[in-house]
Amino acid sequence: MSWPAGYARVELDEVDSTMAEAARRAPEAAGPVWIFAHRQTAARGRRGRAWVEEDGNFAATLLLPVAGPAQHLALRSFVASLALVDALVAVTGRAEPFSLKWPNDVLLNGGKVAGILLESHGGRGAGGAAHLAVGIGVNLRAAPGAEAVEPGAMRPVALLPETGADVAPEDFLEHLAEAYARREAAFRTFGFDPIRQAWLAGAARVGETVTARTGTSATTGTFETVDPSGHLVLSTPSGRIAVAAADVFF
Ligand SMILES: O=C(O)CCCC[C@@H]1SC[C@@H]2NC(=O)N[C@@H]21
Repeated sequence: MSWPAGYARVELDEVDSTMAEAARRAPEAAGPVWIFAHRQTAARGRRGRAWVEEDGNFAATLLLPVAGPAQHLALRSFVASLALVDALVAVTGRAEPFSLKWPNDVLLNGGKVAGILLESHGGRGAGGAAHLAVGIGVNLRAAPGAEAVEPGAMRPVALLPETGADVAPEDFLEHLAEAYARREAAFRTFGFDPIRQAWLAGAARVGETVTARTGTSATTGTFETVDPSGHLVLSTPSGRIAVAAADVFF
């Protein structure tokens, strides 16, 4: 494996959360940096949930300086999902057990093996460059128990028991960093559409009935596509609806 040019790397034995570490480092970060930790004591997931990290699992945050329109920030979740699958395919030698769930979960044999959390830091105007923090957790060795997730959420699974692939987190980082750099370069050169097409090609449940839930509402419909803004498009009895942010239930 080779480490991607232009990306720095920080390795920590223990940290509260690599997202918190990214926030602390953002004001000083000049270029992209991977913040990798062997252990997190306060890992967080999407929508204010905790992220349960078993020993031997993977946790890192990529702190990425970003320019360009604010709407492009959220599209990095598709870039990161594709890079994650690339890395998982590289370490297992198998593509068929992996699929993608909007907006940015990676599934293995239909269970959730990895999650991504995006946070942004810094101003976007005259003075300040913005940073995006792309946090990635992968159940490499062990999955948390079903009680760690809310009712109806995907069952957590782990790479080792599901595939037999025994991958050290620091080795996984090398595959992921290389894959991310490649996907990020493609995004910057060719824009979102090829990323969107690749994501849709790997997506689970396209054409099937799904429910998108926010804190206050639930919309059930046929999962048609992801639009050029990265929104989930559902066809419902009252028409086509584009959902910007939600949790999806199958
Ligand atoms: O809820 C999700 O699916 C997203 C989980 C993201 C977990 C990762 S682990 C590395 C980084 N540090 C954190 O505290 N969270 C993210």
